[in-house]
Amino acid sequence: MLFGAHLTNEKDQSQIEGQDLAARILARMGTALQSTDSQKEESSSGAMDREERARLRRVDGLSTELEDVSEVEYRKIRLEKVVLVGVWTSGTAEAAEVSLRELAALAETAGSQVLDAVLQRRQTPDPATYLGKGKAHELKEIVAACGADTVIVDSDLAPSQRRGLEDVVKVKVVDRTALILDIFAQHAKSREGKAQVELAQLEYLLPRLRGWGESMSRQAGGRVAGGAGIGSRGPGETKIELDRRRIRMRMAKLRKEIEAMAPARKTMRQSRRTNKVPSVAIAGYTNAGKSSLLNVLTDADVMVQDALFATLDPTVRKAKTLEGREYTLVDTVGFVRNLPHELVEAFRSSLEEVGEADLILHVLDAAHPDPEGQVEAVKTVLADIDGASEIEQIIVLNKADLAEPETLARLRSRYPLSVVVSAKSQTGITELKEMIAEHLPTPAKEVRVLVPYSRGDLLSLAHETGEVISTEHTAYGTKLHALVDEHLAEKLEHASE
Ligand SMILES: Nc1nc2c(ncn2[C@@H]2O[C@H](COP(=O)(O)OP(=O)(O)OP(=O)(O)O)[C@@H](O)[C@H]2O)c(=O)[nH]1
Ligand SMILES: [Mg+2]
Repeated sequence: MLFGAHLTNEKDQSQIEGQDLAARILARMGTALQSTDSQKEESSSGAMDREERARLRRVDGLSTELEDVSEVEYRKIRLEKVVLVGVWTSGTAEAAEVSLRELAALAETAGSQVLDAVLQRRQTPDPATYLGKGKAHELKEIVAACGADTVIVDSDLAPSQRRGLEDVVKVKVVDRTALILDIFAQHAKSREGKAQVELAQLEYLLPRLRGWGESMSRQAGGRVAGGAGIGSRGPGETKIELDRRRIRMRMAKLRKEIEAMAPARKTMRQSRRTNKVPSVAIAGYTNAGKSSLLNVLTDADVMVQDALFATLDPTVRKAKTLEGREYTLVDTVGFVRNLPHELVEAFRSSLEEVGEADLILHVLDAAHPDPEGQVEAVKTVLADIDGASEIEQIIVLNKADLAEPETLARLRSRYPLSVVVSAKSQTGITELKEMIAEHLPTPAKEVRVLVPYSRGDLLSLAHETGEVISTEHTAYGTKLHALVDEHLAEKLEHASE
């Protein structure tokens, strides 16, 4: 096997730790997936889905898949044999590695096979080739030796950097954003989700248009499009301009479509609001266990997968507090470090669900090696969504069955408004439910009424939508002391007259 050893340092070439590095990265230790890796065999649907996916996607010999988007080559990342590259500029060696392992998990989620991983210590990435010149040439050799056809870089690359590196290593170079976009493209199911992803992809593609064409013509030449590569067609300025215009038109169309879909969502939200049903949004890092928690809290059957970005469409479910008060629970798309801003933009309408919630359940994988880092990443995305940062957050420390007790203790003291749960073994769920009930907005109106026995419906409404302080059965009906919304208060008062 060619699982090489490559931890390179500009000044010090003598690090031999590399052997372990590649092995650890390939084992995906410490990725978002890592904590649940061991339960692969037993966990039913997630494991099966992943196998299924691998079986469908792994096609040997089909190394480069090209798709024509407005006659512009847009490359998908699935099916490839890849080498990962990271530049470690600051922080600890461990953090750099965790980041590269996450990249490995993302690459596998996209359906590619990770062959090797390289990490270089540098002050800043090289403006021309990302890695230093010498290292870029070493990378070329590694790529050739293990027969990889793609290099995935653990940062965002400027179009010129990507081209520069491609020119040296002679295979396709893809950055982290493109990889995440590809995963989203594979997972999008709803019409809205698909439109949102396509919009994000086009937005990413637009400034890179020329880059794709040029480097493809240089290194892939005849291989592309059965001998009539873009090089042989000669992409003149005119063609690129034409493509750009087409892409912009397509983007405008997509934006309109997404906008047209938004009102439906808005009305739904509106009706929830006028009915004063409080809403709770579940947010958190990808694979933290958001969908599992939704299932536990609502007896729903939302797809749970040990894969990154399993959920892309917001799912709304009804839930009830222990006292019977109703609220809605929204499952959302997972977050990741440096979520491409193109995606945040495109998914804004879905993310608004989070911004308009009364309460956020911020789910955290407490068994992850860097849970605090995940919290920060999630907060960064939330800061980008209107209104979201002002909403109260309960930090749900999930996967308690796997987490170290010390980690749980550390997280508990760091996040005062937190609760330890396991969606898997269903521990802590009652505490979580109590906490949710406590933090739901209280309906404003206090009523003391006598509800006739014939209006049992109003009484149950008070239980479902309000906060019942006391009830007492009398000869004439039920004496009710409660906090309810204005609408119900009016009805109750009317009925008790
Ligand atoms: N051991 C353990 N595993 C859990 C727990 N909660 C969730 N998982 C597992 O973690 C994996 C991810 O769970 P999901 O609920 O799909 O996570 P998610 O946050 O919705 O993920 P995305 O939608 O992909 O962002 C699955 O394999 C679950 O079975 C838990 O409390 N303990
Ligand atoms: Mg999910």
